Amino acid sequence: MKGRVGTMLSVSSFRPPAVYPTLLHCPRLHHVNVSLFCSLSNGASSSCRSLGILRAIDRESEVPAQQLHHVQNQKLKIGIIGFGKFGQFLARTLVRQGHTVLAHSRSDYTHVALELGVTFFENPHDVCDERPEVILLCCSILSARHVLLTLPLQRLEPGTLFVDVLSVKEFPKKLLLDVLPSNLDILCSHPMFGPDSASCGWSGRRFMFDKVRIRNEERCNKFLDVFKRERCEMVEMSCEDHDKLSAKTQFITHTIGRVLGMLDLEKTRIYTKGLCFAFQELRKQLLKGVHVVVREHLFENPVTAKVQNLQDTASFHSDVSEYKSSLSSDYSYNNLKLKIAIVGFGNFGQFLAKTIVRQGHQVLAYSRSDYSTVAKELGVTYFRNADDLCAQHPEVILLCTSILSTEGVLKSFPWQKLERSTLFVDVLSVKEFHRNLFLQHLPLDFDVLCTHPMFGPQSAKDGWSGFLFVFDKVRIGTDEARTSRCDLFLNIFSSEGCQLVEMSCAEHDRQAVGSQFITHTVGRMLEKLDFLEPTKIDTIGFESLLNLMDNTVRDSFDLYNGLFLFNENSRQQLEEFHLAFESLQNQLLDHALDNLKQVLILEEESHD
Ligand SMILES: NC(=O)c1ccc[n+]([C@@H]2O[C@H](COP(=O)([O-])OP(=O)(O)OC[C@H]3O[C@@H](n4cnc5c(N)ncnc54)[C@H](O)[C@@H]3O)[C@@H](O)[C@H]2O)c1
Ligand SMILES: O=C(O)C(=O)C[C@]1(C(=O)O)C=C[C@@H](O)C=C1
Repeated sequence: MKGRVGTMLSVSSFRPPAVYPTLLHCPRLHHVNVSLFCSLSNGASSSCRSLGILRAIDRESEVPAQQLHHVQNQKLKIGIIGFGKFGQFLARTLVRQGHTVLAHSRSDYTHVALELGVTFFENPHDVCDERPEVILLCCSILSARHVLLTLPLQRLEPGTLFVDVLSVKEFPKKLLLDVLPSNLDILCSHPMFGPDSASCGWSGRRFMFDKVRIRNEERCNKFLDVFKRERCEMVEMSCEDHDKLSAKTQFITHTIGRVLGMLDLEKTRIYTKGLCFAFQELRKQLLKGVHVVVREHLFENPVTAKVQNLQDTASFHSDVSEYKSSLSSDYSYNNLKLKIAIVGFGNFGQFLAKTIVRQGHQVLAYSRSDYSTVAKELGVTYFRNADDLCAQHPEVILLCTSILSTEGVLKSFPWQKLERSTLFVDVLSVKEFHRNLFLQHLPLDFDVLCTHPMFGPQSAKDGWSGFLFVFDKVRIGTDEARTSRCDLFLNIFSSEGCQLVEMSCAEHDRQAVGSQFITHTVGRMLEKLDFLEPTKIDTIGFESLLNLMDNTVRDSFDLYNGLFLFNENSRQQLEEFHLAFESLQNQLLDHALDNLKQVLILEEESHD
């Protein structure tokens, strides 16, 4: 079957003359039809303008007639070999820029081609017969050798430019040098973007290229202009250097993506020894000694049993719902201010204090270390002694201690010296275990509100708006003074634009393990790969990995350790992550072995 025309029909302003529909529907004339259109669009004749083809050549700009010849000279006839997701993605822009695009692929993409304005050929001989100036190799890495060996290269004009876009570069470079006749030019390239990361345009996206064997500089530059015109950042680099950098960047990014994909994470979404090693190191670190102790504590300590008795006095929320304030309308939040004492004045405590002070609340603080200087700068009254803090009778205690130190603080803090009706709030990143501890250690008259701001100094440095704030009213007295005070506290977050989510502590822990714990694990794992740093050919995916790493490793290791030790779901999640990684390695090895088997069988058969 010869080529099928798609090019002309896709251009909205083009109205073919009466003869065209006949030609289009005449199968035997498909080939003639393609050549006719191609010669028209390449020839830039005045009849071309009268046919409306001018617009087809460059839809974006109205080209004055005298410049037409120049514009036409910028146009190329490009044959795409391998018309899958990426070939189609490139074709869309090539067509928009007015180039003539032909395509061939193993599967039949006639319909997609038609929509894109591309002429599709089922037979590679027909593409080569069209004498394209450029052959753009967009097939898979694994099929590249076979594809090249089956292309009728002798039908191409001498000087045809061969461009590959494979994501690895040394391999196709050697292959192209090996297989192509010496009169064809070779440009190895790697657009560091794709349909997912550059769906809104290629501007600023990196385009790596290596002029491996170029005699016709003008044609090569014309091809590179395709990407320059879209404002890509052009990065000329040897294939060897590309592969060195990309093993650190792209391969790692894809591996992480695939491992996460295998975990079937809701709402989210290489085999190197380095990564594997990093992961094992991390596991060892986490599972070391202390883990056993804490887990014994978690499951054998009678805390859980004691807490059962206290449940009658607590209000439990198993359902997840968006929060609706119950504060009576007589109250005006703006005029009501709270006296809030922050216990644990580290990174996060200070971060919260800034906003709370700005809102006009009175903020006191107490911590193990001396933070009096920073407290002064923030407008916070600092206490080195817990008894002195209690003597100030704060209405709210806001616990911002590290997860690991919380139990010790709970046992040693002079709670009895506070007012009987104090509202106790915590912001720990794990919830259920400590909720039980609070109910065990705090005076029975205290109100207890468990919360988790799902943001911090890095992610919310420009404001809290749009971030989630999870809370569970574990035990809030029913009288209006208490319910209003709790609502007033919650209003600190809603008034900043946070989205308040009411959720039980147990449900929080179930959900957070698949999101926050995995995120921090990946970030910490990447940190172990100490070669990870920005390169000249970073993809968007890799940039987000670097951000992720930066965002997580700035938090204390205690925080990460706490996420693991005090969320009973995290151990299983870590094991699943490990299994997903192993399974991905096996998948790669299985593929390699299958390919090797096929090569051996073919060799065996050729000997027979
Ligand atoms: N950093 C964040 O973005 C963020 C966001 C939401 C919630 N949180 C939670 O806020 C709390 C504080 O987090 P952080 O980022 O400040 O770091 P962190 O978890 O390392 O905690 C540091 C705080 O814990 C105190 N602390 C440490 N060991 C102590 C001990 N033995 N006795 C008494 N106090 C001790 C420090 O003085 C400091 O105030 C944690 O529970 C964390 O889960 C943090
Ligand atoms: O923005 C930051 O500083 C954070 O690290 C916030 C972050 C996170 O994104 O994981 C850290 C710990 C909290 O439990 C919630 C949010």
